Amino acid sequence: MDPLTIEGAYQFTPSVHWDDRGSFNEWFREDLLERTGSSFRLAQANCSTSAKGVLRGVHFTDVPPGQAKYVTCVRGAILDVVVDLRAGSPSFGRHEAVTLDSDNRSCVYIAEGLGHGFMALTDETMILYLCSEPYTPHREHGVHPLDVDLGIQWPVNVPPVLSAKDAAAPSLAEVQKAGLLPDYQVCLDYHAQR
Ligand SMILES: Cc1cn([C@H]2C[C@H](O)[C@@H](COP(=O)(O)OP(=O)(O)O[C@H]3O[C@@H](C)C(=O)[C@@H](O)[C@H]3O)O2)c(=O)[nH]c1=O
Repeated sequence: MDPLTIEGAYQFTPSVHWDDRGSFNEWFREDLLERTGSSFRLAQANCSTSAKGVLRGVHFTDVPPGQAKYVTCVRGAILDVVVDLRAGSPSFGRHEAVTLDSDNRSCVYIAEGLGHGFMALTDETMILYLCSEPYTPHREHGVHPLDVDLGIQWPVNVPPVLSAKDAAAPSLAEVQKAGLLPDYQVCLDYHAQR
C-alpha cells in the first residue's frame, strides 16, 4: 500500500503471476490495508463498464458514515482521480490522478469523505470496486468534474462523456457554500473509530 499525496488514499500494485493458463493477482488484502491504519468492512461490491471518454464523478458521500472505496480496473484503462473535498483538510481542493488498467491491475483505496471520479481511456472499460457502506443515493453528492477550481487534467484528446446528473453537478465553490462538504476532523475521527 503506497500512500498517495492525498491523506487517506493509497495505491496497491499487486504482482501479476502469468503462466500458460493466464494470470493471477491478488486485488484486495485486508491485512495490507490494516497496516495503513484503515479497516474495511465490505458492504457492497460494484461493477461498471464505460465507453472511451466516459467521465464519472466527482462523487462524495456524507460523513458519517461516508463510503470508503477500493477500486480496480479489470478491462481497459481508467484515469482514476481522488479529490480532497474535506473542509479544513491541509490538502483541501487538491487531487491525485492514477492510471489503473488491466495490465498493472493497480488498485486505489479512497477513505471516507474523499471525492472520487474517473475517465475511461478505452472502450469497454470495466472497473470493480468495493464499498464500505451500501449505496444511499440521498447521501451521495457531486462536484462538477470539469470545474476549473479542481484543476483536474483530464486527457485532452478524449472528449468527456458525462451523465446528465454529473453534467448538472455544482462547482466546488457552490458545494462548499451549500455546506455539503464533509468536515476533515469528523472524517478522521470517524475513520479512527471504525
Ligand atoms: C452507485 C450506484 C448506482 N446505482 C444505480 C443508480 C443509477 O440508476 C445507476 C447509475 O448510477 P450513477 O450514475 O450514480 O453511477 P456512477 O456515475 O458510476 O456512480 C459512481 O461513480 C463513481 C465515480 C464512484 O465513485 C461511485 O461511488 C459511484 O458514485 O446505477 C445503484 O443501483 N447502486 C449504486 O451503488
